Amino acid sequence: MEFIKKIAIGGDHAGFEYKAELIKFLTAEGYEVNDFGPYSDASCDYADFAHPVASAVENKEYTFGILLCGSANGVAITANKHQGIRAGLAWNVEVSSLIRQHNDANILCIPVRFVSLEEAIAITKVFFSTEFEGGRHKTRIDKIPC
Ligand SMILES: O=C(CO)[C@H](O)[C@H](O)[C@H](O)COP(=O)(O)O
Repeated sequence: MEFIKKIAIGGDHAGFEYKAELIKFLTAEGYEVNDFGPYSDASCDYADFAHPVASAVENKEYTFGILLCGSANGVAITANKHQGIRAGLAWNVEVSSLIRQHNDANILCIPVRFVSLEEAIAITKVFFSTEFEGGRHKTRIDKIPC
């Protein structure tokens, strides 16, 4: 059986609807997905959800994370405070592929107010089907921690 990636997903109120759709899509694809919230579209603070997702990936309970907010900047800034987290912001499939190939991103951040649901699904699909290239990019990501 193919290795099933465990995915932690979260965001804020802006990402609530897309989160539900991405969970449906990923579950149907055979991934194990855990919803870290929020659990309604009531206004909330992205850091309350991005930190737990980042911690879960950082401590290797989950292979990858997905974070969704309006511009994806709040969740990306928060997640990248964690050692061992490389949260990449992707607004199209090309960038989604590059954050895996070049940056070995382990958290995908999608700006839901700037992409359609179809685009968000395509971005997610590409992220999980693209491998890190290593080589010169490994040298570079090794220099990131401070
Ligand atoms: O964190 C963000 C930007 O850095 C996200 O886009 C949020 O979803 C956005 O700020 C939420 O804005 P709202 O006016 O409170 O809905």
